[in-house]
Amino acid sequence: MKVLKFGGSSVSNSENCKRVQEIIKRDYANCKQVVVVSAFGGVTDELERCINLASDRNKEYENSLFKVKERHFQVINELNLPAEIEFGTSKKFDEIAELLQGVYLLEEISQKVKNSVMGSGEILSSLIFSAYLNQCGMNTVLFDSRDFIKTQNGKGVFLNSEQTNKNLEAVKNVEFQVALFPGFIASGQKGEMTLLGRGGSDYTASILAAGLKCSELEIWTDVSGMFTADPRLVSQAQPIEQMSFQEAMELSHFGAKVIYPPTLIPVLQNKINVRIKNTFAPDEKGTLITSAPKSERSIVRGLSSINNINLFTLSGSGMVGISGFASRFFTCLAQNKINVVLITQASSEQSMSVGINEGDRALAIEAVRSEFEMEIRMNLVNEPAVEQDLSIVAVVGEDMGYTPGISGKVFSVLGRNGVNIRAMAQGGNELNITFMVPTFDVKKVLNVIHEDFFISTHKKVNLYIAGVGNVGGKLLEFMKNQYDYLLEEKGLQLIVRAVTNSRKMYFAKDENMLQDWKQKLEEESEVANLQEFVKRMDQANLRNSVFVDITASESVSKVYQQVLNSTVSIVACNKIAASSEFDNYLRIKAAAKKHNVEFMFESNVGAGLPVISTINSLIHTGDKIVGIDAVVSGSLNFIMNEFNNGKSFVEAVKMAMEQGFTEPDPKIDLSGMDVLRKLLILSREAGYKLEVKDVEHEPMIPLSCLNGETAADLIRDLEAHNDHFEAWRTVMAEKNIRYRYIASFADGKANVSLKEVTPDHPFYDIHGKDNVISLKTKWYNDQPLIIKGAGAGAEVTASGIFGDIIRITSN
Ligand SMILES: NC(=O)C1=CN([C@@H]2O[C@H](COP(=O)(O)OP(=O)(O)OC[C@H]3O[C@@H](n4cnc5c(N)ncnc54)[C@H](OP(=O)(O)O)[C@@H]3O)[C@@H](O)[C@H]2O)C=CC1
Ligand SMILES: N[C@@H](CC=O)C(=O)O
Repeated sequence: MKVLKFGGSSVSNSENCKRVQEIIKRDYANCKQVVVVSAFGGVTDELERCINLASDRNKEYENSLFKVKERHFQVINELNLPAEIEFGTSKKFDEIAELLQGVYLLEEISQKVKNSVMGSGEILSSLIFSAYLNQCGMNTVLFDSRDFIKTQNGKGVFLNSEQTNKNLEAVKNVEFQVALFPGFIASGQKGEMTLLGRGGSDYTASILAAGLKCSELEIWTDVSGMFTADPRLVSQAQPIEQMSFQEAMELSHFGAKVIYPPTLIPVLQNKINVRIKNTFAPDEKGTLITSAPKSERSIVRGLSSINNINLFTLSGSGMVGISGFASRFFTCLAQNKINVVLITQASSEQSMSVGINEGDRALAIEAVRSEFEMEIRMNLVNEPAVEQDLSIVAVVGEDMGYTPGISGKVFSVLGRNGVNIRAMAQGGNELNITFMVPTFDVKKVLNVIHEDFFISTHKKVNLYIAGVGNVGGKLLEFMKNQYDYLLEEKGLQLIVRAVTNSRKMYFAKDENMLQDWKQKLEEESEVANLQEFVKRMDQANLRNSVFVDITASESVSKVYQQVLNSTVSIVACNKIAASSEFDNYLRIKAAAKKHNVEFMFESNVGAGLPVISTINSLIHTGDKIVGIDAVVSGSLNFIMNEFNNGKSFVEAVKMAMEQGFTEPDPKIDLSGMDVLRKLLILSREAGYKLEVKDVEHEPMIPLSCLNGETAADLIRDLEAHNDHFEAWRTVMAEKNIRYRYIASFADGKANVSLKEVTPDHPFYDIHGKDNVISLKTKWYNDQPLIIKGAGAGAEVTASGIFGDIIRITSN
């Protein structure tokens, strides 16, 4: 024999009653079933409203009751139930109306009347549903729970389990295939109706399962079991296949509202398995709650959270070493019926903090103030401090016990995502790790822990992109092409949340704009506003967020501090920040470190070549960079190669511009400024403190060519200086040399200038837009370490940026 309990949502209308009947039919021939039903969804609340209206002498209660009655009759009619059920139902509503009229006249509600009215929903639903099952040909007997389930009064209403179990013996003598019991209701010592409280119908089912020694209790609800986290907050949450009673109670206590923990006690004591099933998806496995659940692949069984929590702190130097403070504190809270959901005390004994519900805040302050009035007056104890807008998160799993590293992992992933933990506690049985965080962060917290502990199908990477020109456009194209591969192979889901250029910006509502960013930016955008962009990104507070700077804009580089303060990582190909004043470069790096996020700029030098990462890796492993010689301008190298091949200088410059090798402002390349910035970045990464003024710098072209405003001005001026460049051709031929624009650093001296190289020089043959970076180090002394390859162009640069994004988010 097994017990099936159907909640209000499962029997909220005739359609659902039919579903429930189908579920009962599945095992009808195989085993006897005890079915417990709640009132039709929402009816108990409506009945309670009617009582309150009546006691306020508000005639509206009649209307409300009429609507409840109509709902029941609609179900009776739709199910074509016999006239006697209509009659029984009508009679019950007359009784309720009579009770409510009494309340209306007396303006008073006795507990007895309240119970009788509120328990009527289950009496009605069980009457209707048992008739329906019989009509469907099922041998169904309707029992009145009040005849069996007995309560006794104490401080509240308690189950008299001895008497209840004795009464239930009688059920075994009755011939039935389905026994139907109304949930929630019971009777007291004098036979008066009593109610089993919150989660009452689950409790009825659990009491019956224990008393009738059933093999299993099935709780049918509107979700497919207990989930690894609330699916409304964590889209990747999955039903938990099996869990222990303790885990179920712990998760339910901390907000997973599938069951009400005390209702499990009778089944727990009798080792009866509980299965949570979904009435609306009956073939799904659901969750089995059992004493010895099989281990899941994750050591954590589930996560849950409760909002509207306050952190209430009592502190003061007068508390140290004096016994009795804690006892007075907790007694005072208990006497005022203030539920404490978390307790922490620092070992210095200077403070004690508890988590309480927001609704208890005022009462707690008043009660504790009055309890410690004298100590507060004598400055031994401070005024109670309360912090609002917090939530409690619980990480639950029996297997966490005695497994080192779990809390370390939880807290480090939160640290990486910039979440500040306000208080924490871990039960001695290590069944749960509980902590308080700002409510603003809860969704992020649940998601990052979920991603780290459960076999998540994927990790979401939230991208905010500034700059969608030559390189930015290519990056978005690459990401679109690699979307499926990264999702399937690396479990990374790239989500573009927002995009801006200097004119327009678009913030996705909830969609991923990777596919149609161009159209969105064209058709649905708003006027670009960088501050607003960063503000909205901060407000979205999404985990694994990355701000990608693919502009050449100084104003964008100026928002980095703000971005990092929002615990969002930065990937930049914009070189301005890393080559700005040394102190600013350090400040940005320090902010990233402080907020546990990344600032990555591999594409600043050599585009997609692994230059910065190589320097970092040498330094980390104990090497020292002693000298740098480099051709780090793809465009200048390309221009010189084209020039050597016979093109005029200006033609070569135009080609470099057309092919996207130059900066948005090509003067930055031709002046040597781009190379200077790169040398600063390389030497800084190599551990040297260098400023722009410390670099000897000769522009590649005459200064007079650099005075114009626009690219067209530059072209015009270069044409005017054609003779100057043609003279190079003559010198190169005569001396059998080539000109290369070289950045070098040695003995603390940095230089950027056009140099002559002979055919035996490693920089003589550098093809196309290639870069060569030659690093002389302690370990690479005789033969420098050489990194060589394409150093400009949208593709290689986009691949360098993409690489940084993947490195950050794969951590
Ligand atoms: N090209 C290459 O080979 C390499 C380039 N880089 C770096 O890549 C960056 C981009 O280069 P590239 O794509 O060629 O340049 P583009 O001119 O093609 O694109 C620049 C983008 O930045 C946008 N932008 C400019 N100012 C702002 C602002 N204040 N706020 C928001 N968006 C802004 C532009 O918008 P709008 O269109 O409205 O002006 C445009 O979308 C540069 O920093 C460059 O140094 C690095 C390595 C190699
Ligand atoms: N304009 C730059 C592009 C890469 O930084 C160059 O020419 O190298």
